[in-house]
Formats: sequence, C-alpha cells, structure tokens
Amino acid sequence: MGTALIYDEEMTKYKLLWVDPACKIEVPERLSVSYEALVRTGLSDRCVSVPPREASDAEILLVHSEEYLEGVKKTPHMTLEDLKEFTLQYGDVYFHPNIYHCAKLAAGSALQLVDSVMTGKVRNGMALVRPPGHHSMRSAASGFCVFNNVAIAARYAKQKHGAERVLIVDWDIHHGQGVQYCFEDDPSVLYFSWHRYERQKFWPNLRESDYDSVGKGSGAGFNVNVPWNEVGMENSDYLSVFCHVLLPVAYEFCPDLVLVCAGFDSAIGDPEGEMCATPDIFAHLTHLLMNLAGGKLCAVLEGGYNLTSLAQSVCQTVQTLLGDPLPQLANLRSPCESALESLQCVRSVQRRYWSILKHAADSATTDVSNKRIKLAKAEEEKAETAEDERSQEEKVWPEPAERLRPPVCSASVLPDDAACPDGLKRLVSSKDLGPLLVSRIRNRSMEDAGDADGVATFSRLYTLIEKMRTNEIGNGVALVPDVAAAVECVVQDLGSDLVSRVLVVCVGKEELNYATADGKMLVVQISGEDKEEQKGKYYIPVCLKKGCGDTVGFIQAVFGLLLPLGYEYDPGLVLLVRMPGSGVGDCMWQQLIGLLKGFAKGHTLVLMQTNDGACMGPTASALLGHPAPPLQELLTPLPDDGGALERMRERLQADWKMLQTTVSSGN
Ligand SMILES: CC(O)(O)NCCCCN
Ligand SMILES: [Zn+2]
Repeated sequence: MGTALIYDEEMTKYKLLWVDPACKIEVPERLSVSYEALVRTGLSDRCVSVPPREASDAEILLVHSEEYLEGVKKTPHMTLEDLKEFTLQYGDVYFHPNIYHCAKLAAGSALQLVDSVMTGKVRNGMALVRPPGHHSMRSAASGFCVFNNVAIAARYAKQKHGAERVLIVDWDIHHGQGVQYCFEDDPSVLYFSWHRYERQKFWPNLRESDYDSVGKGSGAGFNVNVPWNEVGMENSDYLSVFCHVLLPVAYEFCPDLVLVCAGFDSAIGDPEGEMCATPDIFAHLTHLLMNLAGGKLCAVLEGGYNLTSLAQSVCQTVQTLLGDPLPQLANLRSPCESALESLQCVRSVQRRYWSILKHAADSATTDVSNKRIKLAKAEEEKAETAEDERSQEEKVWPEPAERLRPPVCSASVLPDDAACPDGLKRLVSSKDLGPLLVSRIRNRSMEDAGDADGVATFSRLYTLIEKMRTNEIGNGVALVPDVAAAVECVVQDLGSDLVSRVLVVCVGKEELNYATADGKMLVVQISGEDKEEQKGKYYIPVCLKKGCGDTVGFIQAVFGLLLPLGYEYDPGLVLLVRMPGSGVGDCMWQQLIGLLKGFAKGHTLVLMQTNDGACMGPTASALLGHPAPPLQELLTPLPDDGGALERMRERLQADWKMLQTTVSSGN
C-alpha cells in the first residue's frame, strides 16, 4: 500500500498584511518550498496524490464553538482595519480575507488523510497544510492556528471510522495547548508533546505545559508533556525521549491510528526552536511510529520556519513513510543534563498510569529537586550570556545523506528443499570462499556436518552479507541447520571482516561463546534464562523471568535497552538470531524486525534454524517492510518481572549513555 500526499497551492494564498514581529515568520513560502523539495527529489511522484477538501461546519464544530466559527466566517468580508481588530482578541496569530478558506482546506486535508488511511486506500500519508492547527482552541485562534486540524481529525476518526484509541504525537517545538485542552479528560486520545519551555519562559508560557499536566479525571495519564528547559537539544535527546517515554507508553496504549502534529521548528536552524537536531532525525522519529496501529500514520504539517531545514525535514519524513532505508545517525552523544531532568520528571509522574513505566525512578527525591535548582540557575546564566551570540550565529548542518533503495529489498538463503517466501529473492550463487575460509568453516564447527552444503550455505551467507554491504540487497533471512554455529561463523569469519560493527540480537537461550571484548560486535541476548553476569561491555544478557513470550517485558527490553544501545553503538550490520524454542510470539518478532530496520540502513540478516521455518512467513513480511500487527497483549499487561530491567539499565548506563533516564546524582 502507498503513501498519500495532500497539498494544494491555494493554501499558500494568504499572508500577513501588516507589521507584527511575532507573525512575520509564518510565510506562504513555507508550504511551497516544502512541496517543491518533494517534487525535486522525486518523492512526490512516488506518493498517491490526494486532493484536499474544505472541512464542513459540522466537522469544524467537532472541536470549535459555534460563536467562534461564526466569527471566523465573517473575516473574508472584513476590511483591513476590521481584520486587525478581529485579530487583536487572539495571541500571536493573524487573519486575512482568504485565511478562512485555507483553514477549511487545512482541516479538510487532515480529514482526507484520515479517510485514505482508515479505509486502507493507502498505508500512511502526509498533509502539507497552512494555517497550522495545534494551538487553536475551542473558541480562540492562537499561534498562527485557526482550526485545530489534528484535533478535528482525531474526533473525526473516532466518529466516522470507529477508531477507539487515537495517539497524537506532537513533535513541533511548541506546546499544542489546543490539543491538550481538547482531550485532557479523554482516555481514548493520548496526546504526547515535547516543547521548548524554559521553565515557562517560552511561548505560550503556560503552567499547564509542564510535565505534571497528565490529563484530568478519566483522562489522567493520557496527556504526556515533555518540557525542554534549554535550547540546543540534539538527536540523542529526542531519541531518548522516544525510547524511554513515548514508545513504551504508545505500545501499551495500542492505538488504532497515529496522528502526528508534524512541526519541524524542532529542527536545527529554526528561529523559534533554536534546537540542534538534524533533519534526518525525522526519518527515525517517523520510522519508530510506523509499526504502531498496523502502520496507519497520518502526518499533518504544523510549524517550521527555517525554509532549508523545513524542506529537508519534510523530505526525510515522506521518504520514511515510503519505506526507504533510514539514514545512519552518526555520533550520537549522551542526552544532556537538562533533557535527563525532564525525562526523569516525566517518567516519574507518568509511571502511576502506565505499567510499562512502573519501575521508573522517582523524581521526588531531594537530589533531583536540588539538581533542578542548580540546573535552573545554570540555565539562567547560560540564557543571559548566550542570548546575543545565538542571534548572530547562523546554524549550519550537513545535507542529509542519500537514502538509496537497494535493487533487491530482501533475499533468502535456504536449504534446497525449503520453499522461498513470496517477494524474497533466493540466493543461489555461492561465492567461492577460497580454501582458507573453507577450512576455517570446516574445522570451526562444521566437522560434524562437513558436508558440501554446509559450506555452500556459508558461502551464500557470505554473498548475502557482501551484497548488503554494497547495498545491492537490503536485508535477508537464512535458514541454517545449526543456528549457533552459523552465528559463530558469521561474526567470527564473515561479519567481522566485512563490516566494522555488528549488532547481534539473540532471542532465546542458546549458549553463545565468542569474544566480544574488542567492540567489533555488540551482543544483546534476550532470553528467559538467568545468565551469569554479563561478560563485559559488549555482551548484554537480558533475562525475562517469564520468558520471551512475555510481551510487556520484551517491549521494555526493546525500548529501554536494545534500541538505545543500538543507536549508541551505530552498527554497520544487524544480525538477528532466533534461537530454537525462544518462545517469542510472531507479532513481537515482526515488531522487532520492523524496529531494527532503524539501524545499519536497514541491513538486517535474520538467522533461523531450519526446523524453525514456521515463522518464515511473518519474518519475510517484516523484512519486506509490511507493518507488524499490533501487540494486543499489551492492553492487559500481566504483572511484569519487577524492576529487573530497570536495575540492569541503571547498571549499564555507566558504559552506555543512551540508557540514562535520570540526572547524574551527586555532582
Ligand atoms: C504552529 C506553531 O507551533 O509553529 N506555531 C508557533 C507560534 C509561535 C508564536 N510565538
Ligand atoms: Zn511550532
């Protein structure tokens, strides 16, 4: 299924007609440069073009009051003076004779997107709209917004398409207070927003934008605010919040639809956000949401005022929606202290509502409050001194790297009698490994099966890895007689001289014994077995007391440990090993394959044992990029295995910075 793109140049046909410093950044070119970039890169041709439509009164009244709508309806006929007068009643927004028309098109575009996705016409999509929406409230315009496009879309999805749970992810750098007010007592809509806050000093300066606004009444827990109390947040800060807050909660919420308030003022170079995250981060943020709700994701443009980073960020987002390989996020650093403080505060306040966060550290402890005071003072000083130099310096960042789709998406290495799943290319050519490697393979562990096809299998494996390295093949799956031997061979003989860092993810309890001390390989083994202490920094045994069938535990391990480790390690190849009898469910397995695509430009090699061929179908589906089915089990989480994973994370964070979720105590 395809990706919808909704755009109409009519929505560029309004602009600021008077002097207002707060509004001058919201210009028509925001939309045209975004669309032109999609055209120039060929991305728009690969999308399903869906026309916008005007939202009807009834649809607008799903969120807004009649008196507000009646007021806005009068603006097309107003004189310039009346427009200024009408505008004065609201904050940081402007009206124009054509803005009502464009506001109906913007809201209607979001509804067209919801229809296209909910009816299965497309898998996902993006609506390029203006005016934006997430600040507008029931009876007020605000922050360049007239109608709350995404809030209307959420109510519409529930009413018309019977969606029961809708997740709204707002990665715009401003708090969408309009969305928060709309759903704060509604447990069927989970609103997540991060935003520049600077302890209430940043617009819209609301006390209720802080992390302790968790929703009201039956909506408690369904509003998640992550305030950024400093500017300059980077990719690692954003990814930490996704891994340690949003994704665990989103998976437990198990939405039927994901709506994104896709504002790109959170990218580097933006005058409003003043953050340092690069445009390619949106490729990953989009990817990390694409296995929720069976892939039903609607991204609706909000803010974004640096025309260069806006256009790049839009392209990164659409290219991921189209299923292209992800860019490698280079040199992630550890989240900064201020981000860790926000992370800790959010997790501690949300843990009483989300069992998946149950063991999050408390932040009521004195050392955190002391830390907050110290940080606040430090931020004060930094803000004062930085003010002047920040305004002068123009941010520069590298153009995002090309993301080339390999000629072959997925390949397979199978025994001759095994059937090749649809869509996979069977690898038959076996590279001549030369006598040295053959002898190494033979004596390493093939002595018992010293048969010819053992070597043939390995030579095909070698070919597969070689072709992933040259990007001729995206990913692959191999059925081998002895998966433990195969892993050993790949990482010792094949993998290591082909790629610099191999992330080995083992699911199941088999004993793995090879050296990992040099960092060429990071092994994360998720099993039900209590392993002896890990062997050094690069071998991390994760024990799920209830085994790999425990979906809650598995998801906690994936988001709390595996993904942060993977981002920090930044492998050139991912080796995903399914040990026989692992007990992992097919849905979880597909989710895992889908999520691991975020690493190594999607170069994942799945190794399974021949007698485990039963899950070849789900494996092939996930490798080909089909969205994984939702994990329904998370809806009724069983009591998890205690804080074992949290304790393990705390222990490991000394070596792995991306595992941190709390401020460094003491210093
Ligand atoms: C859509 C938006 O969140 O980018 N609007 C920002 C308004 C800022 C007013 N100072
Ligand atoms: Zn914004």
